[in-house]
Amino acid sequence: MTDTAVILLQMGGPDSLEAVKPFLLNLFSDREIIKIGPALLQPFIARMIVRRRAPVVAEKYREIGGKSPIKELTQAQADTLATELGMPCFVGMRYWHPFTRETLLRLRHSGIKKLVALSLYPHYSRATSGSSFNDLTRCLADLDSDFELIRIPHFYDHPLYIDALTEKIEAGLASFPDRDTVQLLFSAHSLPQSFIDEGDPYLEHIQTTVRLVMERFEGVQHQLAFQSRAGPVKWLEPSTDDKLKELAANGCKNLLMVPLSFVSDHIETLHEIDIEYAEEAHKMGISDFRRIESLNSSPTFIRCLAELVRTALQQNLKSS
Ligand SMILES: C=CC1=C(C)c2cc3[nH]c(cc4nc(cc5[nH]c(cc1n2)c(C)c5CCC(=O)O)C(CCC(=O)O)=C4C)c(C)c3C=C
Ligand SMILES: [Fe+2]
Ligand SMILES: [Fe+2]
Repeated sequence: MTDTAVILLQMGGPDSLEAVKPFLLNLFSDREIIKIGPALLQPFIARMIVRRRAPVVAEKYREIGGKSPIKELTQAQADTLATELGMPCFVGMRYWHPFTRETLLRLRHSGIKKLVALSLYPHYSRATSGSSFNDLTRCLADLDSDFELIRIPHFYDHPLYIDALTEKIEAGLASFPDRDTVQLLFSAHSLPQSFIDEGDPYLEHIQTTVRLVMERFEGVQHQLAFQSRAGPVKWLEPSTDDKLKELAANGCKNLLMVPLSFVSDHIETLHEIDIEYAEEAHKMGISDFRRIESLNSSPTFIRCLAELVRTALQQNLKSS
């Protein structure tokens, strides 16, 4: 029995329509992802925001099957990775079950001594990976756990991650009748500009991924834009909405969307891109609008995760 295990950190998503409200409340109560007013007032303001937002968001989850698929897809990634590594792999979510705390409780008397925490956000941000790692550290302290912790905070430039994206883009391009006419639109999750101004590396990580991928697609036209704003501050620009308008105005007919920042399907691929942007794009004259498949349990992507874990463990051995 190995004394080492992996915990995959992810955002989590509602696993039923009833879960939408408490999931959103957990998210809007986290001052690492969003600061609303003074700390003492945040729980009240969060409740007000969620009361308004929940019905709209619940309708979107209803249209994609009544829940987020993120729990099942992340569990499948963990199971496939466990087989690849020959080591137990667990899932720890930030805003919905299985919460990181619940997973750590399960591991308490398991004989596991070393825990590799791998954030499934490829690009580091304080709002996402930062919040997940801080949550993990707090839970370990609360539960008085003494695991040796090894962190893997990002993998935006890992050659196998770039390979995995390249494979999906190749397949996407090959699905068009004439691939030479296709434009790529990389769509990353947006982030308030203030994070970047305060030194968050997220934007630089995203730009590096795009550059490394495009080294494999010389001559293919591409753009980068940012989707899924969630509040009235200044977010990263250009927005995916605006970029679609600009592309349509310039005569683009065939478009392949390449969502970044997520490694599995969830509301922002299945609803925002596949339903909302697809409808807008068609109305604007982009007649062939497609999206690459999400990485989910792509064999190359799982090999990437396995390599990240092996390398982190080797480095840990060397430094101890
Ligand atoms: C409130 C501010 C938000 C910031 C900042 C933010 C950044 C951010 N989020 C992801 C990845 C995901 N976000 C998801 C859902 C989601 N995100 C926010 C808010 C912020 N995200 C909300 C309110 C929601 C819920 C849906 C909605 O109300 O629109 C998810 C999906 C979960 C699921 O359905 O499975 C992911 C994944 C990244 C990568 C990121 C910044 C780098
Ligand atoms: Fe988000
Ligand atoms: Fe979002």
